[in-house]
Amino acid sequence: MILAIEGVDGAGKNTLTGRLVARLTAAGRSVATLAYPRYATEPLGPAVRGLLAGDPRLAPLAASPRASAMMFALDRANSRPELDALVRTHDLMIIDRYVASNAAYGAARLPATERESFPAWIAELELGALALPVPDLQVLLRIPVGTARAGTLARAGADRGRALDTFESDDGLQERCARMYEELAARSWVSPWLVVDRETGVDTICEHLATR
Ligand SMILES: Cc1cn([C@H]2C[C@H](O)[C@@H](COP(=O)(O)O)O2)c(=O)[nH]c1=O
Repeated sequence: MILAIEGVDGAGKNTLTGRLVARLTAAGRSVATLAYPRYATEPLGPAVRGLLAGDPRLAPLAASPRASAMMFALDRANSRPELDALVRTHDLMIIDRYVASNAAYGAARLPATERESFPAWIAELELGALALPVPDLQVLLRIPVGTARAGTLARAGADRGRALDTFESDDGLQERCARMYEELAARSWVSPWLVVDRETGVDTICEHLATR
């Protein structure tokens, strides 16, 4: 089973994933994790990092929401052998950001007229043409954008003063992205969604998994 954790930058997806893994492992389930983008994996990880960091050589790519989304999608497509093997050998595969990140952020970067049709384009590209597996459950970690912003700043500070990337530093993008996530969850985009908060997220997810 594939469970994808989604949310705006600084929402706390990494912390939620860690707690979830600890709880489920203690309950005897075999759990694997992956996180996208895979910054450390050639050939696309470093390019995605450069794109987000504002590398001038990648500016024409970064300026296009569709070209940027294609980079994230190809990074995932390249991970297929690893992803498939982990899914095959574990009860549960938890993925920190998956295809819905591309749908939400890409749509949030586009003019309003192109926003509505963008998630369908991502689904066709990633789940259709690139044949990535459909997640069984998508979890939206909902948090006020202001609180998420504090999380992003704290994380950047802890990482020896790393500058915020171009997506993290764009408050308008984060607001639009939060709205896109709400829409995707409300219409069960590509599979069922569960909306959780930081405090009760682990309990809510475990209760949900127990009913499946
Ligand atoms: C995985 C992924 C991330 N993103 C964005 C969300 C984040 O702002 C940024 C980096 O993700 P991260 O902060 O989780 O490392 O990339 C996409 O736009 N599409 C994707 O498919």
